[in-house]
Parts: sequence; structure tokens; C-alpha cells
Amino acid sequence: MDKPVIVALDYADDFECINFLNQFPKNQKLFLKIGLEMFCQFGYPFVKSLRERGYEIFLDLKLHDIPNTVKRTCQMIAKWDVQLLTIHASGGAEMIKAAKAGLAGSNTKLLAVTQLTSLGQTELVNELKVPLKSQDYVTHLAKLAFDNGADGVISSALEVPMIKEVTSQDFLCITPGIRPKTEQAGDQKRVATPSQARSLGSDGIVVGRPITQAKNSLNAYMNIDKEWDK
Ligand SMILES: O=c1ccn([C@@H]2O[C@H](COP(=O)(O)O)[C@@H](O)[C@H]2O)c(=O)[nH]1
Repeated sequence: MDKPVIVALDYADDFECINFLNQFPKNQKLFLKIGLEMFCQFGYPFVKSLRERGYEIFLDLKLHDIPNTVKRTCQMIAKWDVQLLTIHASGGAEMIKAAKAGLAGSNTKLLAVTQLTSLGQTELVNELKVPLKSQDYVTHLAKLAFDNGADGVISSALEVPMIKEVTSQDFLCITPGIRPKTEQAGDQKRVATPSQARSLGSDGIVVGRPITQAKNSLNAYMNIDKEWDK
């Protein structure tokens, strides 16, 4: 995986989504994230059609269930030839191991979500009643994921150096919560710009609304890619 800008395809309809993709030159390599919004509407046939068009796919289903259910779900997804799949690290050691076992024999990399980038320190303590500093909670969950066979994590770019220190330099840190300087954070709490993410060592950034809701989505993608890649 070559440090991609991953576009979160959070479109309400597939027509709008295909229109966005059709703006790119045919040989443009794109890494696309299909999350719950599009997967619930369009399911596996949509994933398959995008794979057939040559796109790399991050299936962001954030699985979180008992180990047996997660393993059986991962066994099914293992046949889909997607590049990345998410679970929640807070599902625990056995669930993480079960997910990895379910993906055995496939090339799908398993990423564990640490603390959602929409949650800050206040929400962690006041709502989730986790009496830890956010960065300690994130690194704890990252270590749990690493020790139990995940290939990487989802975190804010701000935590990447700490995660790599407690795991390994090769442990993938894919980071949403990306906002170019001119963009509002919206519901994201732990944000970074594309260039900050690059200098903090992110292995890939996930960008949704700054691209999909932009007046000119193609330009927005190109500008973010340029800032990330420079
Ligand atoms: O901690 C997380 C985990 C996943 N996401 C997903 O990434 C995109 C971000 O979209 P933006 O519009 O750029 O905020 C979205 O699909 C989330 O489901 C995340 O943001 N944080």
C-alpha cells in the first residue's frame, strides 16, 4: 500500500458517486472507502462493481460483536478481495483474533478502530466513562490490536507517532479526521491537515466531506492529494 488518499464515498446515491468517479482519467488509481451508509443501501454488488472497475477498496464496516459472529462475517468478506476492513479494537482480544482468523487466506488487511475521531477527551471521560487521557486510551487499544494480530489501526493523525512507538513502525496507521486548513471540523474532534498527517507518519489518510461535499469534488481531491504528497 503506497500511502493513499482514501476517499470516503459517503454519498446518498450511487448515481452521484459514479458521477464523481467518472470525472477522473481512466488510468487514475483511486482508493475508495465504502462505509455503512453506502454498504447498507447497495451492499456487496456495489463493492464488486467498484473492484471490477479496478479501484482499491477499504470496507469500513467497523465490526463489533462476539468473536464467533465476527469470525464468520470476516470469512465471508475474505472472498470479496477488498484491501482493508475495519473492526472496533474495543471488541477485545478474542474478537480481534477471531476477525484475523476469519480473513485467513485473503489479502485483506485488518484495521482496528481505536477511539473514533469524532470523540475528544471530554466525551471519553464524561460519556464513555473511560478515566484515561485520550492518547493513552488510543495507544492502549492500538497495542491490544497489534498484540492480537491486526495489521493496523484507525486513529487520528495526531496519535500516529505514539502508536508506532508502542507497536511497530510497520503497523499501519490510517487516519480519518482530515481537514484542509480552510475546512470546518464539523463533527470531527481530533483533526489534522493532510500535510500534518504526512509529517506525523500516517500511512494513509481518509477524506470524505471535504471532497464529496465540495463545489468541485475533483479539484478538492487533487488539492488534498497534492498537499499530502508534497
Ligand atoms: O474514527 C473514525 C473512523 C472512521 N471514520 C470515517 O472516515 C470518514 C471521514 O469522513 P469526513 O467526511 O472526512 O469526516 C467517514 O466515512 C467516517 O465514517 C472517521 O471519520 N473516524
